[in-house]
Amino acid sequence: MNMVDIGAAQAAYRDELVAAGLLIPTGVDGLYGRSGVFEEVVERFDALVTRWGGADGAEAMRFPPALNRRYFEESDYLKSFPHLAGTIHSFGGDEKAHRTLLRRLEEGQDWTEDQVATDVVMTPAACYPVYPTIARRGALPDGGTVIDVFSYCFRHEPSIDPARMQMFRMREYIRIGTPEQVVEFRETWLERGREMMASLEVPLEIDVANDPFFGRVGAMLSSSQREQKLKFELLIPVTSTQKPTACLSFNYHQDHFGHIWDIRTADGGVAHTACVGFGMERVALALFRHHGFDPAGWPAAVRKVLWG
Ligand SMILES: Nc1ncnc2c1ncn2[C@@H]1O[C@H](COP(=O)(O)OP(=O)(O)OP(=O)(O)O)[C@@H](O)[C@H]1O
Ligand SMILES: [Zn+2]
Repeated sequence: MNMVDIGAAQAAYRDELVAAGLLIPTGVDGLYGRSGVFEEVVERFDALVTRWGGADGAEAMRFPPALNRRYFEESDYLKSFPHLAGTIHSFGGDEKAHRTLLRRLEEGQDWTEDQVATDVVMTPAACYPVYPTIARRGALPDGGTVIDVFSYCFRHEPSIDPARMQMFRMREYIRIGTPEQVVEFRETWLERGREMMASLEVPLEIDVANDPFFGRVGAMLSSSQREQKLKFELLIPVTSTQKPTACLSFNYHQDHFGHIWDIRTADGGVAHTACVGFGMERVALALFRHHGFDPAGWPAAVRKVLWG
């Protein structure tokens, strides 16, 4: 399949999902409502992740899908992914500016001139609020820590690919500790992720990957990330077998976040971090793709894994 065919296949599959009622269109590419059936699959998968991750004794934290703008600025996200970021702006003008806004709106012109940045930005990945939070507590305990998060995330990447949304949910486990603790966690999850997804009887492969760093410097960052094998993805065909979709990712940030927020291990070293991320909508879409649109008809073994 060439790129045109891949695009056509994505559009066709999106239409099928909409026709089946699983995705509810909003008129914006990558922004969908979902049906009750879709949500039930997300919930069952979320519970499955908890069963596989539970033994690690992770501390659960739930943040709203927005981030303190200061943390976002400190995180270096704008250096790497300015094209994906979503900032939250609000009207900051006086009454005269308000009249101008209404007139422009009426005339179908750009009305956003007096929108000013607020103190919050959209969360780009569920783990971002965790690092500054952990840093505030002071040095880590001996064994380091494991945190469990679940959040809507925003990325400005409108696409006809139903698996590439602008707002989607990410469950994550985040390991913070010594390099050894963190590397071991990622190894463990690479295996667990494979077994867990195999139990759902979907075809999968795990491969080295890179983040979509921006610009020419970004291209260098991408290849160095691949060379160092800092990111792996678990891929499942959703709209194309040739270009399977990243449904889980396994990221090793080395001391990037530890350094930014001065997170310290018990022995005073700069903490390393890693996270495993589960793309909830992508996993649901993969299950619908391989087992059909009606979960009642899914293979008994898969139903048992999800519904018990
Ligand atoms: N635009 C999106 N729509 C839906 N799910 C997404 C999207 N981007 C990422 N995810 C999910 O969140 C998980 C963690 O995010 P991560 O930044 O690692 O994505 P990614 O692997 O870089 O995705 P991709 O390479 O497809 O852009 C991914 O494994 C994926 O399942
Ligand atoms: Zn993460």
